[in-house]
Amino acid sequence: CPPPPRPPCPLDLCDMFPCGKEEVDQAIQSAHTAYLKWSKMAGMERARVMLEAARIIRERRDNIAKLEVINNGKSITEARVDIDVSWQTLEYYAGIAGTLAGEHIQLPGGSFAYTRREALGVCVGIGAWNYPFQIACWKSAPALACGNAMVFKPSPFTAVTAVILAEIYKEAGVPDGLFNVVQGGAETGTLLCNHPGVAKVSFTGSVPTGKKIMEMSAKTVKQVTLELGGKSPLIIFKDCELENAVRGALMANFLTQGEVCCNGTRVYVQREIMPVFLEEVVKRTKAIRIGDPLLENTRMGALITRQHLDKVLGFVSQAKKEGAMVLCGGEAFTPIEPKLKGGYYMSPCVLDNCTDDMTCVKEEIFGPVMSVMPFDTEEEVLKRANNTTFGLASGVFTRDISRAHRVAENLQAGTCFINNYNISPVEVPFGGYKQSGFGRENGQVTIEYYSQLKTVVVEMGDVDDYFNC
Ligand SMILES: NC(=O)c1ccc[n+]([C@@H]2O[C@H](COP(=O)([O-])OP(=O)(O)OC[C@H]3O[C@@H](n4cnc5c(N)ncnc54)[C@H](O)[C@@H]3O)[C@@H](O)[C@H]2O)c1
Ligand SMILES: C[N+](C)(C)CCCC=O
Repeated sequence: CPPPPRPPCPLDLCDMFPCGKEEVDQAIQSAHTAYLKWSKMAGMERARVMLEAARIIRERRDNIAKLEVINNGKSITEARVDIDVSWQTLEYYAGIAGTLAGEHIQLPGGSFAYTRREALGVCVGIGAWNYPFQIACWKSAPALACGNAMVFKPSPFTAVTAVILAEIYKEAGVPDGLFNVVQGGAETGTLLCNHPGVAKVSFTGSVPTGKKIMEMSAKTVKQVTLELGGKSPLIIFKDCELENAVRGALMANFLTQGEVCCNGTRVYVQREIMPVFLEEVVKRTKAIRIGDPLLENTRMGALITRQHLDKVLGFVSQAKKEGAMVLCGGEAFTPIEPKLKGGYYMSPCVLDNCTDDMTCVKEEIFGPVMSVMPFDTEEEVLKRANNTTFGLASGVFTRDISRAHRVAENLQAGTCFINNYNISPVEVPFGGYKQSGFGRENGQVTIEYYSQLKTVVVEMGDVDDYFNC
């Protein structure tokens, strides 16, 4: 039922109504019909359609990026990167679609077996609000390449751009219903995860919701991919190239207003370089241009909601109470432009004097707050870095090549960045260890998470007369 009418708000993009059982059933039914057709097409035929969708996204890049800014609040320069990554994802998996193949296994007497890589059926994608269009592409591109259909539910905070993607897929020639978008929050998500017609759920979001998704999916043994939260360590050794380490620390903390799952928010700096590191990092953080995210020179836009802004500011207050020192930022920010008043802006924050037991060091803040801590030895910092239930990403800055690879090997995380941070091209698998989830997105390996292997055994001789000897 549509909610009762309310006065229009100038900031609203549109009204979306949550889908109930009837709409969810329809979406899954029509996706199933489309899947029956799509999965029988040759990989090369699917690739052609996906390449056309990639072409359309590329052509409309600036418009989609602008919509994503209004959708999410991130800066236009970042949104353009997200859209570029999105069409690249479609191109990459289109390339793989035509190469999907099984194995031939020779058996005695001329018999043989072969394997077929087959689609799963209707897959559900459930997205978070920080990378709305990109998440929809990271999930749908490998799903469609393998011959599946997808019903995608974006976060209700960023409902718009997944619909644009659905329109583009349709325009590119996918069968009707192959990529359906359903709107809504937890209730709609629950209907999707409990639905017996769904073969797989790929989820991006918080750890608590991920656990619920897994529980619901268990009832009908659906396959699950979980891309969850993090509290990743970034380790900066005294032999690093300092300029790069400082830039890396900013990349690790302040993209998309700090609302990034893999952010390296626990910054461990070797004691000898702490003063010079802090001086540089604070200087650069203070210089970040906050404001209208549609302007070319803005580097930090608005957080997702008032409630989330208050939560992030609450983490800063708590950090101060627990003994951390605010070196810069951590306050609500009001841009000068009158039209931006009431926006959910805050100044990016660097916290010093942090210890491993503080709330700001243990919990995912999902905002522009960097916690900095000193360390002395490699052994010590590895132990501290791994002392978390999360395991999404990690980073190390050093000029010592042996140390870099040794640290990468010993960090318990799905990704380790050496001498950079938050670089994730589509060719490279992305996903978590520990409670940051399982399964992977991007890279060739993701094909395994959107397909199943059938073995066909072929007898070329006679069947043994085993029971009549
Ligand atoms: N690992 C990754 O790739 C990745 C990427 C982006 C965000 N994240 C994580 O996402 C979190 C922030 O996103 P969020 O606030 O949207 O997360 P969230 O868990 O609140 O919501 C994520 C999605 O799940 C839906 N949902 C909520 N309850 C549900 C339920 N009971 N059943 C089914 N669906 C339900 C929401 O409507 C939304 O679409 C952070 O923890 C962040 O680290 C992870
Ligand atoms: C593209 N990044 C920056 C690696 C973010 C991936 C998605 C996590 O929130």
